[in-house]
Amino acid sequence: MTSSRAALLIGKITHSRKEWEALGSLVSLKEYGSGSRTHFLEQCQSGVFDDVVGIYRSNESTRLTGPFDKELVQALPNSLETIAHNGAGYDNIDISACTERQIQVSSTPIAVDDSTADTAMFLMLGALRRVTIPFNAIRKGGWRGKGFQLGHDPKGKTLGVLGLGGIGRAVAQRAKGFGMTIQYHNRNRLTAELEDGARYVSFEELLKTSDVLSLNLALNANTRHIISKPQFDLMKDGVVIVNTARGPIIDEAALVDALNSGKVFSAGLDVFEEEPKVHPGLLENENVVIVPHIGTSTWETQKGMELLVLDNLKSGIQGKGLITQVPEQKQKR
Ligand SMILES: NC(=O)c1ccc[n+]([C@@H]2O[C@H](COP(=O)([O-])OP(=O)(O)OC[C@H]3O[C@@H](n4cnc5c(N)ncnc54)[C@H](O)[C@@H]3O)[C@@H](O)[C@H]2O)c1
Repeated sequence: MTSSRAALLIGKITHSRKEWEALGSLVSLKEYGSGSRTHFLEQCQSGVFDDVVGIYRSNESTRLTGPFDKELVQALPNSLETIAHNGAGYDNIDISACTERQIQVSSTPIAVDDSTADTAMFLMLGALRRVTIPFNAIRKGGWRGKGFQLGHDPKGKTLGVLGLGGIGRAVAQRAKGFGMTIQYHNRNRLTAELEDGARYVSFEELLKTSDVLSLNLALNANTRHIISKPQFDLMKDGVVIVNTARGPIIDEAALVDALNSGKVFSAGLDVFEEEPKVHPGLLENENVVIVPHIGTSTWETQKGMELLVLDNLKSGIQGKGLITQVPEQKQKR
């Protein structure tokens, strides 16, 4: 069936092609599977997307078109009403520019909570055990390795969560199972139900009193380098840092210094300031446990994210609003 309204997929859908094709009963389907930013902007100008009311912005999109910054958002067709983005973080989309143009944007929170929290626990346990030396040594025939040391138990330690949102709460829930006490800081205190026993403390107290600090807040202009030298200086000696949020939340150079000085016992990192580049000071330091941004890399979670994007897109196309619209736009309502 053809329609004068269309949905545009930028990049790929891997696990939910059938569900994408089913959208064809509502609108015609277009795909932008390869190209470049310049080519995409030319396509926008040429008018081939002039019937597009909804965009499915896949994980691949940034590689193809670059960020959805002001320039790109302004070039999008006038018909566009909805951008359904596949990812919990949406720092690669200029939300204000979208709001100005009355384009509603959704992301994929909730669907990512479990697998990202599992990754945080994996990194936290690995960092507490300083697992990198024995992990690398056994494969090289070196058994536990030169420099192997005892680690620490999570039990009895205080976990500080900066940003007790969906993922932060899933980390807290898991950490309680390991015998940790939970405290957190958000801009505003949560309800008792959402706190679920976690203690609300100021940012400064969180830094001063946590044994392990888990970063679980979104990246924006206010949170870039929210953890830098002055914040490391306030922390307990021997603190463990876990970052599964976004690399630029930590000033990486300051983290390298804090690791080298022994202020930080170890760090577990899934995200980096300039991915896919990793600061050499982190690569060289065996007290760092690193994985290459694999927080949501499971079959179950990838499928769940794709389905949530499609549900948002469908709901937007049908004029029913978005299921998981980004909070900045909800507050404007
Ligand atoms: N490693 C990965 O693969 C991966 C996967 C999913 C999400 N993420 C990242 O994790 C982040 C958190 O995801 P989420 O779904 O839990 O988001 P969320 O919106 O549910 O939670 C973020 C929390 O941070 C709090 N917050 C924001 N600014 C703050 C500040 N300045 N100080 C203190 N608290 C602040 C918010 O109030 C909120 O409670 C995402 O923005 C994304 O960048 C990474």
